[in-house]
Amino acid sequence: MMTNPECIIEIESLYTRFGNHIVHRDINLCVYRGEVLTLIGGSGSGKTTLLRQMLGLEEPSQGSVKVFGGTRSNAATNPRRKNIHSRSGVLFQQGALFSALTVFDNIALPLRELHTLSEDMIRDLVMVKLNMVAIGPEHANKMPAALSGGMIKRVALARALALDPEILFLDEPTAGLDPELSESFVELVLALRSEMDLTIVMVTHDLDTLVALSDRIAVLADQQVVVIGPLDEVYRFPHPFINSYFKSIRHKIEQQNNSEQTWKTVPMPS
Ligand SMILES: Nc1ncnc2c1ncn2[C@@H]1O[C@H](COP(=O)(O)OP(=O)(O)OP(=O)(O)O)[C@@H](O)[C@H]1O
Repeated sequence: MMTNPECIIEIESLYTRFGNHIVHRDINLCVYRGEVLTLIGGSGSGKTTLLRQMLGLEEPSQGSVKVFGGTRSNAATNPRRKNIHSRSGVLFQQGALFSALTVFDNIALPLRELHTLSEDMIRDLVMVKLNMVAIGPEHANKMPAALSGGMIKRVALARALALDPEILFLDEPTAGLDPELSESFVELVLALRSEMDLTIVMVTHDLDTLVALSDRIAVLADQQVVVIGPLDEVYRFPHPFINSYFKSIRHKIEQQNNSEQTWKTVPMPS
């Protein structure tokens, strides 16, 4: 008998207001353990804000965000919050790496913050993570400025995975990468996902990335999640944003199961 999948993140009756501006109105959402859930929506629809709320970096105006069954909202003094923090990794679109630190020190940072590991152990763990993201040890002492865009993303991913998180948050993971680099980054995420049993929550504007990675897609529009489900269901849902978003690739979605089609990124409708 199938058991109900576990909600590793559970959002209930969530409202977000900035002054008179309502961004989210009664959002209810469950992120299942082991899935890749992608948030899409027009500019200003509240994707990043929702991601930051799941990370505990912002509080909703009303409602709750439960991660691993507990709320993040109990301030930095709460050891439970610290525990949640160390069980999540995040790859931010901007400022992926500390520019004044070497590749090695960037990845070592979250490990050193634990204050429980010896430098020998940290060195071994950093090297394992570099290997996981296919960066050779010869790059460990380089500064971020000496790396290509693709390598920066990989090192940032290694840092996000430093503590072996259960949940990985990806904010525009392939933004700024050319299609080839983007594709190899997506392949890397897919490989690591099964290797590490990750649950992934992602925000992306890139259709290639969306199609390649997502198990389910949640569409934010009209301050709500208007639909959530697999691509096949979501792209058919009658909503102006969805019609416009998937318009240029609708025929490709229909061929998807039988082809190795290369997807093209289309501009986001506003
Ligand atoms: N700290 C804040 N103070 C006031 N308004 C904010 C704040 N943070 C976000 N907003 C507003 O909330 C709305 C949602 O912003 P958010 O960045 O979450 O949207 P988004 O869907 O991620 O947009 P984009 O795709 O353009 O990145 C926007 O109108 C934004 O201006």
